[in-house]
Amino acid sequence: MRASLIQIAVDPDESVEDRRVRAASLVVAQRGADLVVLPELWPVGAFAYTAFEAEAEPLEGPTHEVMAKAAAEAGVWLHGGSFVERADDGTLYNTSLVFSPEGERSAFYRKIHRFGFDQGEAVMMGAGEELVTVALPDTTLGLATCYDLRFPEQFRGLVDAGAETLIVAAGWPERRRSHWTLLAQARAVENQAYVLAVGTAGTHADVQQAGHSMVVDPWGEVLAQAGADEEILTVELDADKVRATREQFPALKGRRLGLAPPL
Ligand SMILES: O=C(O)CCC(=O)C(=O)O
Repeated sequence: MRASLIQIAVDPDESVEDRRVRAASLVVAQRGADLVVLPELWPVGAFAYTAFEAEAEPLEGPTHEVMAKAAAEAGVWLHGGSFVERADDGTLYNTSLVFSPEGERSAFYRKIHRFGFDQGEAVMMGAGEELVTVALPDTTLGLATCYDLRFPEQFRGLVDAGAETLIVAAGWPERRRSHWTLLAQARAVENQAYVLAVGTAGTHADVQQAGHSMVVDPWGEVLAQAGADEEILTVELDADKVRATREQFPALKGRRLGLAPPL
């Protein structure tokens, strides 16, 4: 299974509309891949809080339309990254979209852990409440977005729901790049799953992005890693490797749930 991770640059000198067109053409250029993944909030920028309201779209808005078409034109499974969704009740969400090679939406995922503590996304957006997996012919995807990477229980929940390939769409800042690489590897090792972690490049809202998108295999080996600039990583994944790793080193079966709390 061939996967392409598109580490697109988000820079303020490119309009959201132009970036949508460019992202779609980058997806179409991946024809021949099985799965293509874009990062978090690439239309507007993960830290462009002041633009969230103005750029919010309905679930089936312009980003949905452009990504659906690109998936069909490329004939690939597409994780179209995330965008600012305005739900029917007015709440904003950081929402990811997955499309089939026919351009049908297979799933959407609203980011569960909002970043920013008492500002930004954490106060401007609603929190997703549902774990989301997507069954592909060769593997099952488990979806996560950026800050979610810090919460291992979300990934365990995805694994319990059958996930074998964990997608982390991110807009991770450069200043915490060491956490990004460490946690992406940790999530792969502890869950014995592929991790496809795709971030953005460039600088927006004065926040330099880390880039360094990564593909980590179920043994924790980094199969590919991008640099800081816009780049596309293309990697061959072997879906059987997840099954084989879990069989040969069955640590997931050693979990002890429901332990008594300390007295
Ligand atoms: O957890 C981090 O250090 C970065 C998280 C983040 O930037 C986000 O979720 O948008």
